[in-house]
Amino acid sequence: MDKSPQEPRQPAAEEALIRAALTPEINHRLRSARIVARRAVIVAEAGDLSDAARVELEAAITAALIPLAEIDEVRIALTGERRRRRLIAVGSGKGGVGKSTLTTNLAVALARMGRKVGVIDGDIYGPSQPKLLKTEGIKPGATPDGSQLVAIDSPYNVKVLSMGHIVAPGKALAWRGPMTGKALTQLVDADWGDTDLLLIDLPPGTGDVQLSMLSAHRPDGAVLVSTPQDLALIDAARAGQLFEQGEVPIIGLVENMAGYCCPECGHISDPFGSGGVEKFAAALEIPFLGRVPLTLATRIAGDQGNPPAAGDDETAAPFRAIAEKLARWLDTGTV
Ligand SMILES: Nc1ncnc2c1ncn2[C@@H]1O[C@H](COP(=O)(O)OP(=O)(O)OP(=O)(O)O)[C@@H](O)[C@H]1O
Repeated sequence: MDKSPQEPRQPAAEEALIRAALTPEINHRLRSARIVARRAVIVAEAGDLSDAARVELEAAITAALIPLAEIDEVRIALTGERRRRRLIAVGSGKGGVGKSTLTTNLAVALARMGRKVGVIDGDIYGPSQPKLLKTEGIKPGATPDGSQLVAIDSPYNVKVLSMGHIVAPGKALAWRGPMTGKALTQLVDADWGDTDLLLIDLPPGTGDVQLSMLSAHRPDGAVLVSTPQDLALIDAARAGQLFEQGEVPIIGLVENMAGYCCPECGHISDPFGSGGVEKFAAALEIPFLGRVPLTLATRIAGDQGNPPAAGDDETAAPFRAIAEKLARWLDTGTV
């Protein structure tokens, strides 16, 4: 290739020359491009990229520009702080109201909408995400320097990490508060790749794990789940207070297990009452995010690690609708 000295170029012409050699994806990131004394000086936006992706981007720019006759050397500055990953907590006061099921299905629905999502199973004592996201028995790897766990890829385009992937079942039961806090930090600070949204499936209640999570990794917002029973609602209100004290905005309240549709006769009954959560949300001035009916299909799908939100039948629809509200909140700050 001829590398003989060239006539001085105008900045616009230099930029055009550089842009012509780069792919559209890289051009999209370019903030400035100059050639100074046969050296290309590139500024590119990389705030959303993982460390590995930043290295790849630099290599791709260099490989594209070095063959140009006008360029002997390439200098690249990548701008943008690594964008902070957004954390959304999914909580309930009472156990067994479907918090884990909701977390899994919101994550799957958001991934299908193009978001890069991960799930942290914060239920250190009773992890359920390995089963729900079909990753049971998989052990997470570690980064080459051994300092971080590497999140596991589930079959649903959602990354996941749970204590259930790390310790033998039942082992964490003997752990005390500080150990659970450390364990959760290990999960949050893992290598999540290009994931930019993490949903944390919190254990029920207002105990150590919730408190340590709020103080160490203040979530950007919280989704509360309740069944329509009064008792569950009272506990949901307590969980809401915990978030408010921790200055975590409550995104809204979801009603789960409302309206059981009998698969035999189609009759709809309301084993836990109906509409209670929506009224309750209105009274507390918390947005109501939607209602997920109690269906046998949802329960069976959960047990088999086939999240309903990965499909397109009527059991997927409520999760998709709630995920759309959550996505709107993430983008605009309002549902
Ligand atoms: N809408 C629903 N329809 C049918 N079954 C459901 C529904 N939501 C949750 N379940 C079932 O109820 C059980 C409890 O759900 P899940 O584990 O999601 O609740 P949780 O609030 O996370 O519980 P825990 O307090 O143990 O963390 C599971 O067997 C799940 O499959």
